[in-house]
Amino acid sequence: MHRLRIALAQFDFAVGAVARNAERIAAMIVEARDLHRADVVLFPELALSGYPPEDLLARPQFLLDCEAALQRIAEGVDGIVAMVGWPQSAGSVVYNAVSVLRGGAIETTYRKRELPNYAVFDERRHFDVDPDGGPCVVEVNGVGVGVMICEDLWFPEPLAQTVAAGAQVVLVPNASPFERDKHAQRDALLEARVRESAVAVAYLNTVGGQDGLVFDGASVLADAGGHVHPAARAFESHWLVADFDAGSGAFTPVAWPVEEDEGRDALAWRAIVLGTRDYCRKNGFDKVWLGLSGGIDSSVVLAVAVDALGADNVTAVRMPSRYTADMSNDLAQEQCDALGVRLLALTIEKPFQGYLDALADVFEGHEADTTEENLQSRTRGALLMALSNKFGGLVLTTGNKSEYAVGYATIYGDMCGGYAPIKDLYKTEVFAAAKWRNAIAGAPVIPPAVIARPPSAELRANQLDQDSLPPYDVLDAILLRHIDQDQARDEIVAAGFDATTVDRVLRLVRTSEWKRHQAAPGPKVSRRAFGRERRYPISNGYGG
Ligand SMILES: Nc1ncnc2c1ncn2[C@@H]1O[C@H](COP(=O)(O)OP(=O)(O)OC[C@H]2O[C@@H]([n+]3cccc(C(=O)O)c3)[C@H](O)[C@@H]2O)[C@@H](O)[C@H]1O
Ligand SMILES: Nc1ncnc2c1ncn2[C@@H]1O[C@H](COP(=O)(O)OP(=O)(O)OP(=O)(O)O)[C@@H](O)[C@H]1O
Ligand SMILES: NC(=O)CC[C@H](N)C(=O)O
Repeated sequence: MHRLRIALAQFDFAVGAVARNAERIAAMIVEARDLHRADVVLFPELALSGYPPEDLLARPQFLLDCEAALQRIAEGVDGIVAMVGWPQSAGSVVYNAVSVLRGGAIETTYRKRELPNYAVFDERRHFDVDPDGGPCVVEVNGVGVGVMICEDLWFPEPLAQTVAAGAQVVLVPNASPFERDKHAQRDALLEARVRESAVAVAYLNTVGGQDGLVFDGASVLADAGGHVHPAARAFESHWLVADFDAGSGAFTPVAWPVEEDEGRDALAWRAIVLGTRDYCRKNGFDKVWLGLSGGIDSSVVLAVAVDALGADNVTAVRMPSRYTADMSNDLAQEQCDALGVRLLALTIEKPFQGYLDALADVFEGHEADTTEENLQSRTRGALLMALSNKFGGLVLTTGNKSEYAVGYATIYGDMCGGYAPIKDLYKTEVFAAAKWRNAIAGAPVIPPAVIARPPSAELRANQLDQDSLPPYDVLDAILLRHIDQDQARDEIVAAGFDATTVDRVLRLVRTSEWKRHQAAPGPKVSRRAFGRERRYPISNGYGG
């Protein structure tokens, strides 16, 4: 018999929850065998520990717990072959491993050969490559089944060696975080690898939000002949089942919900929603609070929060000051009515005046400036945190990537909060996201007037963002080149941007590094997100 049924577990395995993950994996192995009639079941990269376990891997007891849990899982495996990812310690080193479990025992263990150590990845900090390690191929139903791990596929040699060792189909567990255009990148990678090696590949990606990362799933099958099947539905947990025919080298999907919307805005929105939902869920919050101003940022964050948690779990707080336009209050009300969200109104006038009174003597003779502006912002932050303290629930903070880039936000003010859903969207992308979200809704979820009005912090009379910053289309274009594409100052100027503006923007980016170090985490959707992917020194003498 040269047919094989493969079950891929596109599920979320929580980081650090070893005992819980082990129980689920053991139950899923039984489910794959009894419900899906699978011959082989594959789990994502490091499913047992969750990905990325980071410095949990430096704790000897954590590694011992993983080993004991894997042993327990193995003992229960019967009538199916299971491939489970876990961190394997061997003396003083740790391997990113997949064990093949069969007949109640660990049959063999594969150790990852290519350890990613760029962008968000730190694998060389935690793992070693086994100098004696090689490919891993086992026989199931007379079919040579190879296994490799994630980054291994991004290089030609591991796959070529696995094929040379007798693999007719190669299973690849992944923990590949979402970023815009990653789907196309993965499809192209699979096409290239299959063209080189003429072997069928089943690519399983984990799914779920983990702090600043969102794993999108979107698992894929590629036939030996080069055909890449449509990706599985992204950002959702599924069993994915397919039959592999060793004669033709082709897969026939049996249960494979297919992704239907590969649009850039659609994927980014869903990444942000899942990131927000999972951050709340994994940290014990079922409710969120946010300050709703009638501006675009908080309006988009409200729509994200409702998509992530449901309207009943979201409370918006309107906190007008003497500078808040009536239109702002009306638009906040209009959006909450449309979404069915509870809206609290807390005026900040009294506490703000209280601060001014308290400082009056000390500030005597000094002109009002950003100090007073920031006090309003901090008053709002204090009120939101008080609501969170008293009633539970997490405060969502509303800053976008343009603001974080240039420090256009008040530390301990509008930056206060536990999670920042739109942190990795430039302001121009926030507008695009709002338009996309409205376009797929029957009625607008973000009032069109919010999208149409010019951005304003409303911290002094007649204030507009554009008084302090270059127009957002110019600012974002410079930031994209500088941050996401690492372009030098002269390159950006040579591309046609005004030199004085470029210098100012780059200086603001440099001098606001400290704010980003204190900022809440938020989901990565771009090629270069702030946080673990861009680790700049705060005290930094490099001007270029
Ligand atoms: N390197 C460094 N390391 C550690 N701390 C540093 C620091 N440099 C300054 N600081 C500290 O930071 C303070 C300045 O930062 P910060 O207090 O944030 O104040 P700052 O950055 O001066 O002002 C906030 C800006 O955000 C704008 N904005 C835009 C949109 C919305 C909102 C809003 O609030 O709703 C605000 C607002 O118009 C203003 O331009 C300094 O007084 C100093 O204490
Ligand atoms: N009147 C207000 N009521 C409640 N929250 C407010 C108010 N004004 C500001 N905030 C909070 O402070 C945040 C920062 O203000 P900011 O002006 O940067 O964002 P925005 O108003 O949502 O969008 P825009 O910048 O386009 O006006 C808001 O997103 C909101 O959470
Ligand atoms: N976990 C990994 O090895 C991930 C690395 C890989 N290049 C990706 O993002 O898909």
